[in-house]
Amino acid sequence: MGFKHKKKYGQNFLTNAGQVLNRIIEVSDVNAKDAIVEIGPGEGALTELLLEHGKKVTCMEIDTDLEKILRKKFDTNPKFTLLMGDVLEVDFQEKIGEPIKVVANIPYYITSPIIHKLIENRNIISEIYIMVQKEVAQRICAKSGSERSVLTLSVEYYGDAEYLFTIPKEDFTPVPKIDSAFMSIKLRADNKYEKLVDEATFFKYVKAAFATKRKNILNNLSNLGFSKAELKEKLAAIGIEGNRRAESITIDEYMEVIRVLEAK
Ligand SMILES: C[S@@+](CC[C@H](N)C(=O)[O-])C[C@H]1O[C@@H](n2cnc3c(N)ncnc32)[C@H](O)[C@@H]1O
Repeated sequence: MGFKHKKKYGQNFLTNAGQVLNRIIEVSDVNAKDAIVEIGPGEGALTELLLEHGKKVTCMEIDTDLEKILRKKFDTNPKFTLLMGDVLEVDFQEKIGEPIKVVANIPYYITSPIIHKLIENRNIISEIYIMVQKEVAQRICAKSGSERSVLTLSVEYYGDAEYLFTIPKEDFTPVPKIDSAFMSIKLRADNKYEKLVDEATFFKYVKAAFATKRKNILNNLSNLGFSKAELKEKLAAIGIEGNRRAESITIDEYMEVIRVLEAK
């Protein structure tokens, strides 16, 4: 009997229709120098290619029913390590502890927690290549327009996100309701935004700016305790109209907004 897919673990496995697995290897530039982490190997369709092209592959899988299948396929390969358990509970520093690239078709029900966990471990992760829901990839990678959100900026603060390609839902088994996309996040080696504004201050302003979608930046930022007159004057000084919406403001402009508003 074949494997019974579990909805609760977001199990939609790639069938490699349209050669999607080869495209993943190609765009992620998986090569003999790469130590790779794969979150959610499933039955190992992508794992097989990662092992072929990479230096070593550490897989993290929660479903104990998949352990036997994965071990049977790959345990004799010295490049392969399997960590059974919840990826969100894994201590990357202790279990991995060396520079890695993440390449994975992740479980979508925990997309944001996974991205945040990977960003938290940016001292050992330089590049993240993941498959996510198409709409989520569009939001994270949006350079302008109404798709931009707190999520977009919370990734942009740490790295450059890029939408790589779309994968139709028919390329999975079972076939899900939505299409997917493969995207990358290249984490900033220079920490340029972290050096300008610390994390807590950045998120305080960005969350305030997006607090009420239909309100403009002047009204939203006034919730931080600034008078509208003061805001208008300080925003004008850096060439930002108070009637702009949060999603139209670039991260570099946020840096400027925060600089003038934090100045004593
Ligand atoms: C979308 S499937 C991808 C499977 C495989 N990589 C493929 O592309 O065919 C997601 C995988 O993540 C696993 N998974 C779900 N929740 C997890 C968690 N919290 N920690 C680790 N793995 C998890 C699922 O069991 C499943 O194998």
